[in-house]
Amino acid sequence: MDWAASSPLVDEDHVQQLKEQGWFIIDDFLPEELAVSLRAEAKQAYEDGKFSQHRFQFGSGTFEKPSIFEADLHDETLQEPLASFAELLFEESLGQRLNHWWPELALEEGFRAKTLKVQRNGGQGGCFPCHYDNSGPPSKRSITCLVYLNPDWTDGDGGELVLHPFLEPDIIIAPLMRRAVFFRSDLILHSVRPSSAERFCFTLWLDGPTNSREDVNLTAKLLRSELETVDFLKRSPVQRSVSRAVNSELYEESLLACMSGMPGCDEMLQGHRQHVTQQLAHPQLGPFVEFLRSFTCSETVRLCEPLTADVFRRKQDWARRRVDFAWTLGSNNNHPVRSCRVVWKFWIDDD
Ligand SMILES: O=C(O)CCC(=O)C(=O)O
Ligand SMILES: [Fe+2]
Repeated sequence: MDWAASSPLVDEDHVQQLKEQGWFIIDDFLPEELAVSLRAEAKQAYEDGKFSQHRFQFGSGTFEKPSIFEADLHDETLQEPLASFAELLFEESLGQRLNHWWPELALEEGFRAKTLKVQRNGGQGGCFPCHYDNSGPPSKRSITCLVYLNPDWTDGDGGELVLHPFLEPDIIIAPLMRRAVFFRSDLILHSVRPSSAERFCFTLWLDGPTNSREDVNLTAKLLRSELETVDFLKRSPVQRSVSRAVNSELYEESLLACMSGMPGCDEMLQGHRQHVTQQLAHPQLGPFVEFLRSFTCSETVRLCEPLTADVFRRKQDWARRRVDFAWTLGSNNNHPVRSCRVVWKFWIDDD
């Protein structure tokens, strides 16, 4: 297995993107042959009953996510049927490479500092609602690396990963064969659209020092310096404390798409709404959240074909220019101009 050969693909430019925007994509991350054999191995293991229904925690309850099945490679009984994936769990080159270009990441070594899950989406609308992979302590997840294994994906199959960088345009990413998406686990809110086709991927999470006090606590001082704080929150995991209230419609829509009619859905919706109502009613936090909401923009960048570096950069520049424009409108005289709330809806499929 030549996974190590993939790691050098992570270069200085990618890490620069990780620093500036919290995510990057590499389209030819795995050699073709390796991707084909990983997919076959995952499919076989699923057919042999090695995957379990995805479960997750909300409040004090545990719930099942419809159509999502996964295999966690920390389970030793899975390391033989999913041997090629197990190798990836014990491989250090990727974390070392990221550390090389960004030493402050200080990703930990050893298999205990990693999690690798293989995922099968059964294609009956399976999806993920908005979430951070690291939603706060005690999680130590620092970097998420998702790799997609779907040679036949076509537009209309759904199952796109959607990144929701804080107060910036959504990035819609097709789950294409050999495509790797890297992002900061504690910084990038994301969701997965309902898939109507069977879909395979695996995720590697790399642990590091996260959730320092500054990453977790929204202080009164931050609330006072409104405009600088908007800029700060885009780059800081402390955004998580207001993410639900700022993006409340997005959370609701994605929760309903994923869980409608399932056990736990009503409780989750209720829990979400209660949290948002409480924040909005808070004397300092409420107005600040409203202020942040005046910056949200609902345009999107769609990455559905394999990207050449050139096209990718143009799309990014485009998105950034739009956001700058929204900024000028939204922050006139240091006061949010609510009537100018910038809400564009259009797609840039074709260049
Ligand atoms: O299936 C995907 O594309 C992403 C899954 C995900 O977000 C997760 O497992 O945390
Ligand atoms: Fe996730």
